[in-house]
Amino acid sequence: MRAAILTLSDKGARGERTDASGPALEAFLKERGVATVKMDLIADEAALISATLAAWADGNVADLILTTGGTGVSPRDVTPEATEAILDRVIPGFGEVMRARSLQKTPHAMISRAIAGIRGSALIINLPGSPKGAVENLEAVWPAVPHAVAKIQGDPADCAT
Ligand SMILES: Nc1nc2c(c(=O)[nH]1)N[C@H]1C(S)=C(S)[C@@H](COP(=O)(O)OP(=O)(O)OC[C@H]3O[C@@H](n4cnc5c(N)ncnc54)[C@H](O)[C@@H]3O)O[C@H]1N2
Ligand SMILES: O=P(O)(O)OP(=O)(O)O
Repeated sequence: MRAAILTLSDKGARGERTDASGPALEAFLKERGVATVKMDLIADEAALISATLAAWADGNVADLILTTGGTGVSPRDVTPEATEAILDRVIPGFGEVMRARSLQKTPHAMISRAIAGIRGSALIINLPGSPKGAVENLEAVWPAVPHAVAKIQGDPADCAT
């Protein structure tokens, strides 16, 4: 599995904050044997986010595309809308599990509007902006990620065991 990470942060794009979330996710993936083949940081601009995600998915840059940041309710938080605009299919269960599991860590988990879904052969997952929140949310859905990627890419094997 190849992964790509897109950090959404106005402060990061202005050079006012060092991105800790992208590297934290890269480390999480590396520990699980997944190579991060592309990383970028852009501002919370919906059109730019949609265009970047679509280009990465359509260019077969990665099998798994993670975003971090901009999932909340601040005026500039537009990641879920920008993601949904370019998805072929939404996978509601990922958001449901991320919020359910994260509520055991913080009541603020319910503020994240993160979604996940499929474009072409790529699985795209939104994660919150803080390094801790991003890793906790990815950890919550990780047990289903390799199987989801295999199925998205046409694995015909029976799921039942
Ligand atoms: N399992 C968890 N789930 C959630 C957490 C959590 O700690 N654990 N936090 C919750 C909170 S609080 C919010 S609000 C929501 C939505 O978060 P956003 O996606 O909107 O996150 P941002 O506003 O973009 O960032 C929040 C905060 O994190 C720091 N930050 C952001 N980006 C970076 C970065 N690239 N590098 C370092 N630090 C970053 C910064 O202090 C921001 O103010 O999610 C809940 N879910
Ligand atoms: O600058 P950002 O986009 O990282 O947002 P926040 O102000 O929520 O940290």
